[in-house]
Amino acid sequence: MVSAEGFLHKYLRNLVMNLVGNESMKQKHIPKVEKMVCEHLQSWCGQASIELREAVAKMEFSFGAKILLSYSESKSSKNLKQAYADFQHGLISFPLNIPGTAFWKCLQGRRRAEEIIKSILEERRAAPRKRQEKDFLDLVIEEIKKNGSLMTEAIALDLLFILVFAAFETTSIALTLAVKNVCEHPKVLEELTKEHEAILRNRKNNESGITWQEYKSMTFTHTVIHETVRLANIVPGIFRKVLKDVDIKGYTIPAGWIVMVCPPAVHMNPKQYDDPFTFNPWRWQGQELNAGSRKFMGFGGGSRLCAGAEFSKLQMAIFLHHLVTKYRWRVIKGGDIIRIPAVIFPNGFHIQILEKNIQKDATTTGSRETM
Ligand code: HEM
Repeated sequence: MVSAEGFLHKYLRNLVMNLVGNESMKQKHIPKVEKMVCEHLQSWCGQASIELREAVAKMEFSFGAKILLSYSESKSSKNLKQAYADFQHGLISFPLNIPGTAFWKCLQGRRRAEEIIKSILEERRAAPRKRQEKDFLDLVIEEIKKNGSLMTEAIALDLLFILVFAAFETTSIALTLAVKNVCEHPKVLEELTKEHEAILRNRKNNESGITWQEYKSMTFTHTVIHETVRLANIVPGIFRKVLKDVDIKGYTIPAGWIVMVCPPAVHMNPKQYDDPFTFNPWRWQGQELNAGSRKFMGFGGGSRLCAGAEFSKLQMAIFLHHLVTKYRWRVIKGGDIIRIPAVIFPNGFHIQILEKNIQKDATTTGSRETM
């Protein structure tokens, strides 16, 4: 999809928007995301330490792989997540394809992931499901069967491969960084908690889950997410093909060239942002938070703007809602990030999560605590 052009790109984008567009989020995803978040937070709560980056990646992966392929790691003998981990590790690396290099591992990971997805696709085509709710794979197979459809098995595999990756990797980095930022800025936590407790107070039925209106009303949360994505620069380069010669300040960029746009150059520019290295969600207050603009490119921009931007924000907002209303947490260790240039946490980000009403553990003195 990333390299598709023209009509094919529009067609694939529409398919993806059916899965993660506003209507699907309103109708289908909110309760599912909420269930996933509640179950995971509950299972982490009370453990001595949780490595949040990996835990959130596992959560996002199992959720993404489920809505896309109905793939469940516990029920499958094939380790799709590991194949993606190998792919991700060498994604931006020196292209030296010999055994042992990061690039070689990346290609091997991609090949293994594609083989697993291909076998799932073939199994499903041979034995279509009848009773279960349709997943994205069912829709893709219906498209392949249609007369004159643009969808082929090769395009389907490519699309499914990239979507599984997009669905878990970026959001899990952003979510981990959001929690880290909130940890390090007590005033942000205070404001966030106020916003989410007010949502609970104003709810008519205490048993009901988050509604679309409530999600839309989380204005401060949206600024926290936006500011996290600005500073995170998760995708350090966005590529565009030059379609015709472009003259800029006396230089010509010839048609056919590939240009790399570098979002961090904008996001960290003091001419664009006051004190650009500081995490300050209030800088966005009162502004329309467009997913893509000349000033903000965390989700890219234009006709190729990230198709999952809203979906990923929804997941982060729901996670933060439950985290700040039900739990308190403290940092055990880690949290440093390095860029290779992908964002990684070399020592993880280890935290302990406890229910809010449980007495503070006496051993917490001196640690960074949120409550
Ligand atoms: C914090 C989370 C995310 C970040 C920072 C992010 C970032 C990006 C960026 C920078 C691009 C390139 C845009 C461009 O070329 O202008 C992109 C494209 C894309 N993303 Fe995301 N993404 C995130 C989450 C997701 C999720 C959850 C999904 C899917 C469920 C997704 C699906 C896609 C797709 C399909 C494209 C290709 C769009 C196209 O070519 O039309 N992304 N994303």
